[in-house]
Amino acid sequence: MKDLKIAGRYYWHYLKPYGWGFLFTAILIGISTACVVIAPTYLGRAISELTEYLKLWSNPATRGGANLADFHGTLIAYVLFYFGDASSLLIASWLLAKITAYSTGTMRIGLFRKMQRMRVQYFDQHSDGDILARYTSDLDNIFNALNQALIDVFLAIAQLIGILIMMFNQNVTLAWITMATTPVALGLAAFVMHKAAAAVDQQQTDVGALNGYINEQVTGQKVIITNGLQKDSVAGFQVHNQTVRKTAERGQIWSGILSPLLSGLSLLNTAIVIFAGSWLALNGQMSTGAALALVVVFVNYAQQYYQPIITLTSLYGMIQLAITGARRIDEVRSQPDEVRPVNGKAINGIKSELKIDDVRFSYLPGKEILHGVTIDVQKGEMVALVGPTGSGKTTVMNLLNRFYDVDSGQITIDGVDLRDLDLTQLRQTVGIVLQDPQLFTGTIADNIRFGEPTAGMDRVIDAAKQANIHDFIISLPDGYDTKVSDEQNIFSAGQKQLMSIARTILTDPRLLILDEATSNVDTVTEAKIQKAMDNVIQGRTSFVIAHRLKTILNADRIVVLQHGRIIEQGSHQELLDEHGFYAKLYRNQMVFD
Ligand SMILES: Nc1ncnc2c1ncn2[C@@H]1O[C@H](COP(=O)(O)OP(=O)(O)OP(=O)(O)O)[C@@H](O)[C@H]1O
Repeated sequence: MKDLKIAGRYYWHYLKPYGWGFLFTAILIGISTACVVIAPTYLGRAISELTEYLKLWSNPATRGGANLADFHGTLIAYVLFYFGDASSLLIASWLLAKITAYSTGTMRIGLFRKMQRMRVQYFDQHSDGDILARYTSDLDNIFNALNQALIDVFLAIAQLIGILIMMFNQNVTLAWITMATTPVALGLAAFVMHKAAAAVDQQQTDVGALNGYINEQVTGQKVIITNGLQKDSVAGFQVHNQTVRKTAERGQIWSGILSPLLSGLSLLNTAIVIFAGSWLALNGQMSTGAALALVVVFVNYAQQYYQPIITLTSLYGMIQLAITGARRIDEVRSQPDEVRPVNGKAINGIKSELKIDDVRFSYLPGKEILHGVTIDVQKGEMVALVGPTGSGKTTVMNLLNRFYDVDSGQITIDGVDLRDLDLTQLRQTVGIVLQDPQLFTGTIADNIRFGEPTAGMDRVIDAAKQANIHDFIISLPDGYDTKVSDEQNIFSAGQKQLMSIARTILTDPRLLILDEATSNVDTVTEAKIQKAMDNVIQGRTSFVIAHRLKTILNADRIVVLQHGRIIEQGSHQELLDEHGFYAKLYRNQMVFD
């Protein structure tokens, strides 16, 4: 019920602008239904006019007065009714197809825009597969329901109203008798639909888990091959596949059971109508001929009466998926946006200092990650963050760029709290080179000028030179025009890292955060990255998250984090002299190098 409310709100939001279109569609469907319901009466009239004509024509005395004009007129009207039915249905389908295409297009762009405004936290807490499924299967389910089910729902409702009007018009007693089994049908439908809804929900969850497994196994294919785990991978897949098969089967059985049940009930209903109609005829409340004619008409209605209900219930699975889809997309829509200060203070680089002051932070309530971290950085200084894995280095970086906000304490630039600064300007001030650099579809040049799409080729080349990647780029047959795409990923981790450094150099940020990624590259590339990093750091205030200590020997300050606390701080030499954690870490690494 809650899902229905959420889905109702969602569809209202996106379908509201098409109110006129829906009204017009409803009118067209009303016309079509009226044509279908009225046309048979014209057929009856045509037959009686033909009989009348034959009667006059067969008698020579009256033959002169026999004419087929009325019969022809009725036949033409009969054909026109069917033409009216077909053409109004055609226009209604065309209208609905247009509304569906436009509204789902708006839903898609709405979802995409929302993703760009959301907090990083959402992306950290949801898998890529789950986020992607909202664009693909959830929106597809909505599209299918709007495209296929909507017109059938409209038609079924109109048909039901049409039949009710005709029945009460013909005979009120028999109309009530025909409707007598409705509560049983509705009760049955409610029960089966409740079971089907639970099964469809479970099916969606299990399909999600199967997709997650496939995603994980495809991404980790190399690890699986090198460990010879192909058989285990298939076995794991079979477990998921089996679960999906079972729940899909249950879902299909419950979804499919209703239609035959209601068809059976419709037969029972017909029998009741025949019995009651005959009783009325035998009890002499009306002439036998009229009563029998009425029974025939109502047998027809009784058979038609359940058709709209059967149609509506057979569309239930599709409608249920569209409700679940709307609920899942609405979940994204209702996520809080990134907090942007109103009238945020302008920022133009760092004039004197950046201060991290007694900062406490937790990703999840009650699980504090940083416990009172304080770091002062003067303009132009290079600070290196070192520490064991999970000590909080990346977390500090996340706070500097306002991916997250501190729980207590503050981070200031020239005395102004980050939360009071204009967010767009802050992001322009901070440049980040991530450990796992991301390239986008386009050319190499497009990727380097990603942060500033209008930058000219001279600036792109200059940035690439500073990042030590120019020679490699021009050695490629298409040089800077070489295409980069997901399917055609021809670059090594080191080359990607260098392109990402070039991208950062081009935007000329005043505060730089480098998440060092020299762990899986060869020594030549490592030296190149080191040189590129030195170039990019030059003249900028910078934070370097260092894994290899020899890359940060000339840092102005080295901050050692452990379990979210600063345990040592100073220059390389000062820390060596302290003979503490850093000195030990350094000696250990030197042995390996
Ligand atoms: N999005 C998140 N939600 C919840 N906890 C998180 C999240 N990101 C990181 N953590 C937790 O915060 C702690 C610090 O993680 P962080 O990534 O800052 O460490 P790190 O020092 O950068 O580690 P590494 O050297 O391995 O990159 C870890 O215990 C980690 O499990």
